[in-house]
Amino acid sequence: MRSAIDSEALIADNEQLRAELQDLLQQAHINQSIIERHQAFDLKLIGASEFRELIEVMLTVMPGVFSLETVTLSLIDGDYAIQRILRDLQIGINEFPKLLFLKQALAFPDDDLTRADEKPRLGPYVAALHGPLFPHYEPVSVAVLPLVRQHRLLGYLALGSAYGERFTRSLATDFIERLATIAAVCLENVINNERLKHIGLTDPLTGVNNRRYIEQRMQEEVARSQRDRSALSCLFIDIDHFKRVNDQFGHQSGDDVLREVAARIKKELRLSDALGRFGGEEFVVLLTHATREDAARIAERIRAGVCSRGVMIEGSRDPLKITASIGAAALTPPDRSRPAAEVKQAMLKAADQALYQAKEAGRNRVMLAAGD
Ligand SMILES: Nc1nc2c(ncn2[C@@H]2O[C@H](COP(=O)(O)OP(=O)(O)OP(=O)(O)O)[C@@H](O)[C@H]2O)c(=O)[nH]1
Repeated sequence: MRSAIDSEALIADNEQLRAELQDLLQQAHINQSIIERHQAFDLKLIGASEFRELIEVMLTVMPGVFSLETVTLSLIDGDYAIQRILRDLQIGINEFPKLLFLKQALAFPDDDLTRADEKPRLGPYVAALHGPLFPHYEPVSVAVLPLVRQHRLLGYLALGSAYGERFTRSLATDFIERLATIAAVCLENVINNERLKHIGLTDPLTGVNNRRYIEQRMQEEVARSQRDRSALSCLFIDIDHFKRVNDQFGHQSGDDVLREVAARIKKELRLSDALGRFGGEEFVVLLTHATREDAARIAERIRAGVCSRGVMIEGSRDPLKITASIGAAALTPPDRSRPAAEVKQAMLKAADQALYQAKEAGRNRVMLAAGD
C-alpha cells in the first residue's frame, strides 16, 4: 500500500518535472529565436553601406524586429553640416519623418551622477524630457540610446513602447548598450561615406558644387522636367575681366574674389536650386520650376548682388568693383522627344551663347537665349 502511494507521488513529481522541462525548453527555443532575430538585425545594420539604407533599417525594420511602437533617430547637427550634405546628395530628409535633427545634445537632469552620459536611459516617457525625440507619437516607456563615437555624441536612437513595463529603470541594459554601440559605429561609417561622396562633388576653393555634380544633377532635373512638364532654367555666370584681378593683385586675391562671388550668388538662390563652379571664373546655376521670366528675374538679382558692393582684397586699399555677365536659357515647355542628355547639352550651349552675347554687348548684364 505504502509503495503504491510512493510510486504515485513519484509519477506526479515526474510529470511536474517534465512539464517544467517542457516550459524551459520552450523558453530556450524562444530565447534562441530572439537571439537569432537580433543577430540577423545586427547583420542588417552592419551591412548598410549608405545613409538611406541604414536609416531604413533603423526606422522601418527595427520596430518590427523588437516589437516597438516607434523608433526615431535624432542627429546632432548644430551647423547644418549633415543636412547640407544630405541635401546636396539629394537624400530627401522629408522621406524620413522619424529622422530628426537637433541643434545640440539634450539636457537630461542627472538623476544618477555615477552613470556615464553615454549609457542608455530607460524609464517612463516624460514629455518635457523626451518630447523632442518623439514629436509624432507619445510612448508610455522609452529607451534613449546615446550614439557615441570617440567620446563624441552623434545623436540618439530612441525606442518607444506603448507598455510601461517594457522599459523600466531597473532593466538590464547590456543588450541595449551593445545595440547602441553597433548603431553608432554604423552611423559614423555611413555619414563618412556620404561625406566622401560629397567631397568628390564639391569645388574645394569656393565650397559650391563642382562641374561633375552640376552636369549630373542637370541631367536628372531635365529628365524630371520632361516627366512632370515642369519648367527648368539655367544660368551661365562669368566674372568680368577677371584676368585683370589676377594680373594686378595676384592669384590669391583672385581666389578671394571667386569665393566672395560664389557666396553672393548663393545668397540669391532657393534651397532647391543648385550652384556649381563650372571652371575658372565661370559658374552655372540650375533653377528648378523656373520659367524663362523667372530665370531673367533671378539672373538680374544675381547680377545686381554681385556688383552691389566692392570686394575687399589684399594689396588694394579700396574695395574692388566686381561685375558679372549672365546668360540664361529655359526649358518651357520641356522637349520630351529628345534624350535628357541631349536636352541638357542644348540648354547649356544656349546659356553659354547668351553669356557670350552679354559679354559682347558690354558685360555686367543679363542676356536671355532665344525661346526653346
Ligand atoms: N585666381 C584664380 N584665377 C583663375 C582660376 N581659374 C581660372 N582663373 C583665371 O581666370 C581668368 C579668366 O580670364 P579670361 O577667360 O581671359 O576672361 P576675363 O578676364 O574674365 O574676361 P571676360 O570674361 O571676357 O570678361 C584667367 O586669368 C585664369 O587664369 C582660379 O581658380 N583662381
